[in-house]
Amino acid sequence: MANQEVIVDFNTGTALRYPSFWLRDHCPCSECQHPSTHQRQLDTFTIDPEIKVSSVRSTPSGLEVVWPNSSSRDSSSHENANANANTSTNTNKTHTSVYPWEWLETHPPFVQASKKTPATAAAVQRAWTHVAPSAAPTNLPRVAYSAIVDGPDTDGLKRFLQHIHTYGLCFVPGTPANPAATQTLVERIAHIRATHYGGFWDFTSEANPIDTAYTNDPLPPHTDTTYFTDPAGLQLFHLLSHTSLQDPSRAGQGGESTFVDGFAAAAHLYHHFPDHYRALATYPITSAALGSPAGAFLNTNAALQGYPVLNHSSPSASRVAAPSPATLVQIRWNNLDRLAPATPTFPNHTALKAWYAAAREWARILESPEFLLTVKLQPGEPVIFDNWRVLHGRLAFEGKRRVCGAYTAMDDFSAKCRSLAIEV
Ligand SMILES: C[N+](C)(C)CCCC[C@H](N)C(=O)O
Ligand SMILES: O=C(O)CCC(=O)C(=O)O
Repeated sequence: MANQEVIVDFNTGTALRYPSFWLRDHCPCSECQHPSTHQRQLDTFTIDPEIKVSSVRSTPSGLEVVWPNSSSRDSSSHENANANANTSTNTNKTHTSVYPWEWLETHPPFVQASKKTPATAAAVQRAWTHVAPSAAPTNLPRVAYSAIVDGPDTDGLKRFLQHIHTYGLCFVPGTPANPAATQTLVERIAHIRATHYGGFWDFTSEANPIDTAYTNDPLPPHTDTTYFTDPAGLQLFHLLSHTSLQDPSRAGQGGESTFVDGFAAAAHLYHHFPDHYRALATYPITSAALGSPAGAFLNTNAALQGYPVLNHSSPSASRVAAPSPATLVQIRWNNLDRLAPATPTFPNHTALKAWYAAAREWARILESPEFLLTVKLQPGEPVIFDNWRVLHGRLAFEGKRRVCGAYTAMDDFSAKCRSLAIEV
């Protein structure tokens, strides 16, 4: 013990430091932590800020710490504090905490990572780049509708979710080519995320569109809802029909879908143009649903300045490590929806020029044959993809083209994965 810290040597070459106050605040006993909800019952702010351990002992199950008496109160007694000012639990008895060794070693409070701290990068995700157009989507991940929806067990659903997490997209052959079956498929994962576009959508090109998606124009690779604090997590498209206007018995022309693994494209940018990667990871941009029915310029970003194109998880190590593909968790890119920000975002002309140079290279990479996957969707084979990772777009088309689909929230997808023991 040294200056209010407990130092534990794990005989692995690692000695980790635990401030006494931090240890007391994380006591796992059933008095300090609710036995079934595991929520903190201990009122952190009744712990003596200068608390010191009375004694520590190494035991087979973990580090045992004895605390001095009156070292804390539980939140319930804290709430009654006014009622009986002098009454509080633990006043006259010491408190003992036992911290399991595994927990201690995997929860270091300070940045020096213990050898057992889980990798900061998201679970391994396999990046895909160019796929021979002739082969797509046969060699892209697919799980049959019946295995997902009708399966007697969850094996098909688990494969479906695992593919979405690992590859960022999955095709679903054998889906009845109708909105109801498509909605059932989405709801096997999570409830549909409603937006200003509605809940489950079924759309074609139309006059007075509120978004270029409702035209027959080409759309460059982009992610959706970049103007939300929490962009849509998954997006599903099911092309129900595409016929010629002149002769409905003939197929319509064009309208191929495009997809890019944004994580693979970002890794390419990082390795070949590190300055561009840093610019897209640093400067926030703002965007809006410019024609939304909810009132033009719909932007609900919590951050006034918006968010960078490349967004990273912020493990404690990130204070020392620059953003890199290892901690990239979300891509926000829709150059059609980008706005001149109401709140200045660039410190100077140099930074603004650097951002545009980076965006130019990023847009070039996304459209390059190495990264752009072009697939003509078919009725009966919808595709679902991770809208935080996979960019999507569309080639121009002629004729009447009907697509249905929906969004889900990313947290709902992740929660479903975890409920099925899929590591995300
Ligand atoms: C709803 N549906 C997918 C058909 C159209 C959505 C348009 C999304 C628009 N590009 C944006 O990022 O807001
Ligand atoms: O029509 C399509 O295939 C894609 C439309 C699109 O990109 C979108 O809705 O964001």
